[in-house]
Amino acid sequence: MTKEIVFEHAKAQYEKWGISVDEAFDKLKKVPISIHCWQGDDIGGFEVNQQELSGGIDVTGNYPGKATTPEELRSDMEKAMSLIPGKHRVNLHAIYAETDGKVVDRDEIEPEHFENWVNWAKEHGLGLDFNPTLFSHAKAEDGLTLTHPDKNIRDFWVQHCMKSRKIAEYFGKELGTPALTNIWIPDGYKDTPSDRLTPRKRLKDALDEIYSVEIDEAYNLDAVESKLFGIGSEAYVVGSHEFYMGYAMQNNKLCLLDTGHYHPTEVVSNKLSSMLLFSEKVALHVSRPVRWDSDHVVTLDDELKEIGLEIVRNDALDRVIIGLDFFDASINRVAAWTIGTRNMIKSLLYALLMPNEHLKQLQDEGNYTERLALLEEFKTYPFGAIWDKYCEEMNVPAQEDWLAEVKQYEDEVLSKRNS
Ligand SMILES: C[C@H](O)[C@H](O)[C@@H](O)C(=O)CO
Ligand SMILES: [Mn+2]
Repeated sequence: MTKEIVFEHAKAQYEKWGISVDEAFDKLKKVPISIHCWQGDDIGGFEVNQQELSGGIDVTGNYPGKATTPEELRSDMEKAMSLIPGKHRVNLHAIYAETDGKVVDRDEIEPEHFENWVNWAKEHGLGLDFNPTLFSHAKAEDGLTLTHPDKNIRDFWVQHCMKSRKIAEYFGKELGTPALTNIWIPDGYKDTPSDRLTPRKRLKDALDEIYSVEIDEAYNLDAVESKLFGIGSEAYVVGSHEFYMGYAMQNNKLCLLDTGHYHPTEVVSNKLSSMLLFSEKVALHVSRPVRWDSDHVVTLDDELKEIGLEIVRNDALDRVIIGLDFFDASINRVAAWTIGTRNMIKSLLYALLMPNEHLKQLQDEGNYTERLALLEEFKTYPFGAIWDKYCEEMNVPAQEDWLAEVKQYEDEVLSKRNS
């Protein structure tokens, strides 16, 4: 059977449920995924005084060929994006500033330090997102930043976040698409705190100060990212889910839900419908926690499918800002991006190809037998043939064909690096 016949046969199976494959493709093409640059260099960044990774996160593995310059990182991302269907965005951290060999501390970063990134984004038709980096720095050594008891340290980080929003505004103005500025801080305590309230009051005050400068939402959107625990903050994290959800609701900010930042049995897919009832937009860091916030490469597991389904069922493809957040240094990093991003897109396509209206109706009718039966049977519908066709239409390799290109890039480029 030719590929075309396989596709037509698959298409007919979805069409018998009134599902239009063409419409699904049209919708999917318009969904940008914010691809995180930090998978490419193990969250190292390009600061002149580079510090060891801190903040209770960790990258394990030493697969050769990691990017050590902005040019290498951009070239690696280009390679990955050539294998991922669709037009997407790139998510930067402040540590990816380019300062021409000059020491520029975090409270001094300016849009000009990201000019190369903006020119590159323009060249490739990409949007950019941004994150202040409140870790891997001498002033974050004890794991406290915006909530530090020392006001000088708090002020330093407030200034860093304010500068970061200005950089994001610059991205938005230059690229014609608002940048998401996401604040995540590692602050917390290893052991049972004697005062949970004061650090949270400090965080609230710091955020109020950071956001006291209005920025047009046409250029910048603000998000806050919570966490349950980190390495060294096992007992208490200041920026918990409840804290940021309250703050975001009261101050018209976006809550960013990282799929690795909750209790191991708690899932983000189950939060989306509630969040979307009360907020216009919600942001995601799609990651894969394995027993903890391990940031494994995203696979097409049940939770990823469920996230895709919730976004589609809630008709929220333009209300959920999808970003990725994983970092695996034990495998080829270009492959890591390719696998994780393709899986995110697959989960959306999978969801777009479900008889969602019919399934909702079955639930309302109390027909749980048929609901379960169909949810299960659709798992073995010929989704692969539709995905392959989507890849073909988007001019990227289908199935595992992309792997040969990654291997070639490894032979010709990555293996020649000293990293
Ligand atoms: C690089 C980090 O993963 C990122 O800034 C943050 O989003 C996080 O998830 C920390 O656990
Ligand atoms: Mn995250």
